[in-house]
Parts: sequence; structure tokens; C-alpha cells
Amino acid sequence: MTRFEHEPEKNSEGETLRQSLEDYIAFLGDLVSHELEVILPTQWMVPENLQQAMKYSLMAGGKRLRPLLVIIACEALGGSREAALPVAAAIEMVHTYSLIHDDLPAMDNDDYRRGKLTNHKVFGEATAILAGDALLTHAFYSVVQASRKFGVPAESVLSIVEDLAEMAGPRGMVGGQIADMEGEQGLTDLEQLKYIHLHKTGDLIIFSLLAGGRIAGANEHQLEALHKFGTAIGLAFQIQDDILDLVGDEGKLGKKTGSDVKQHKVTYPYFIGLEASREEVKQLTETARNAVLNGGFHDNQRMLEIADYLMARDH
Ligand SMILES: CC(C)=CCC/C(C)=C/COP(=O)(O)OP(=O)(O)O
Ligand SMILES: C=C(C)CCOP(=O)(O)OP(=O)(O)O
Repeated sequence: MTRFEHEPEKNSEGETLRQSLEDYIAFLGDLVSHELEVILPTQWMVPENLQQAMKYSLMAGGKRLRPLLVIIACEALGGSREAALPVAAAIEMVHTYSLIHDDLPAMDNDDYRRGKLTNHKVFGEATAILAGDALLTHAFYSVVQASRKFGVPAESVLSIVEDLAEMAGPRGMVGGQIADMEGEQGLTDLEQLKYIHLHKTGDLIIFSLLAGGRIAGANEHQLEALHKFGTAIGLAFQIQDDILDLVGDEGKLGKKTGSDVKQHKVTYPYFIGLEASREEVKQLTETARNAVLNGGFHDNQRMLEIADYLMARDH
């Protein structure tokens, strides 16, 4: 059996000891990276260059926030961590594809991501586009493995596939991304910006929480609470990204700051100022905490901790 660097300790009775949030996050990150290694199509006849390009960005050291949310939501509802892993890996593939494409010259034209050269800088534009396409497609294969390997009911997997297509596609992240690009010509109100943030970034976060809930067999009330929690932290996460683009540390972020201003992107700080943006992140975190407290979950602790952790993040 694979052992992981951040595996929790056991006491003399063999009971697993509770970890600090940081250790718990690091341990889940190890599990997700391992799952990604397992699920990548290395046994298949895949051209070597494509394999390398997919792996390069997946293993470049992202925070693994979305997979973490799949697992935390699943555990908060008493579900199995193991059964959540294929979907956790899938959402990281979709997120990574979106970053590879977002960095392309036709979009944000960025040279650094996750502290390394962007995919197209290393592999060329055509391969970067195809690596993104391959990650998106392979994500659906991974979701299905939740049923094949861990017996998650086919009906739940069907809902997860439906949510993923809806939230990553034209009504979700892709819709948000195009609105973001068009917004570079000038946004006139905060509602338009909220739409962009909620779809470009919020939808994958909402998807992750709902998927974790579905794997654990959540009821309608619990799914609604997860949706509320995701909407609030999704928006807060992107506002924090806007703030960090202005005042963050490039070393910690692993990407260049100041790119929103350079690309004439209208952001929360642009509309309402830095302090009011910080206050908004605080308010949204409170909304997220309340959703958890009223959600009727099996265990609220990690959900509450992750909301506070995200509010204070510096990378
Ligand atoms: C369909 C596609 C390509 C979707 C991209 C979605 C997305 C969240 C990009 C990063 O946003 P950002 O540009 O605000 O963040 P960063 O500063 O990390 O580039
Ligand atoms: C949605 C946004 C703001 C793009 C970056 O997302 P993350 O900040 O989660 O990026 P990684 O840690 O996965 O690289």
C-alpha cells in the first residue's frame, strides 16, 4: 500500500489522530496527486509529447483546492474519502485545462503559472491546446471510475456528469471566461463583474462541493447548503485573487502580479476599492459559515475551517 508523507499519526490504540488543517490539506493533496498519477492514461497508446504536456501542468504544484472541496464535502456528509478521489482528480484536470488555455497568447498570454513556465512556453501552442482538450475529456473518464471502482451509484455519477458539463461548459466556466474577455472592453457595473466571477471561477467550486455531497448521498437540503457555501466561497476566492493580483507576492503566488491592470481587466478593487473588497470577502465567508451551520451535515468542522483559511490566503 502506498504511504504518504503527510499521513496522519495513530495513537497506541490504533486510532487515527486528528491533524491540523495544514497537515490535513497537505495529506489530501498527496492523495489527489497519487490519484492523478494512477488515472493518467499511461497504460494507453498516447503520444509521449501529449502525456508529458498533460503531466507537466497537472504536477506543477497547484493548491488542489477544488479536489480538496470534493473530499471535504463528502466527508462532512459521512461519505468515503476513497470514493471521492476519482471525481477529485477529474475536477483538478478540468481546472488545469482551463489554466493552460487561459495562459495562451490568444487569452491572457502569461509566461508563468504555478511557479513554472506556462504549458505553451514549454510545449508550444498547438500541444498546449491539445493537452487542455485531453485533460477536459479525460476528466469525464475519471468521474465514471467512481462508479466502476468504488461502487458509487450510477444515478449519482449521472448527476455529477451532468453538473460538470453544465458548470464547466457554456453556461458555466466557459461562459464566464468569454464574458471576462469581452469585459476587457469596459464593464459598466458590479453585477456584470459578479456574473463573470461566479461563472468563471465560482462554478467549478460549486461543482466540487455538490459532487462531494452526491458521492456521500446528500439530500436536497444538504445539496442546497453546499450550493450556498460554494457560491459564497467561489465569489470570495475570485475577489481575493483580484486583491492578490494588486498586492500579492509573486514568489508565493507563482505567477506575475499586476496582470489585471496590464490587461485592462475590471476587478472588484477597481470598482469598490481595496478595503471594501476585503470587507466583501469577510462578509461572504460569514455567509458560507452560516450555510454550513444550517446544512444538517454529519461533521461541520473542516468545512468551517476551510472557509476561514481561504479568506486569509496569500497564494
Ligand atoms: C475556459 C477557460 C479558459 C477558463 C479559464 C477560467 C479561469 C478561472 C482562469 C483564470 O482566471 P484569472 O485570469 O482571473 O486568474 P489568473 O490570475 O490565475 O490567470
Ligand atoms: C480561479 C483562479 C483564480 C485561477 C487560479 O486558481 P487557483 O488559485 O486555485 O490555482 P492553482 O493553485 O490550482 O494553481
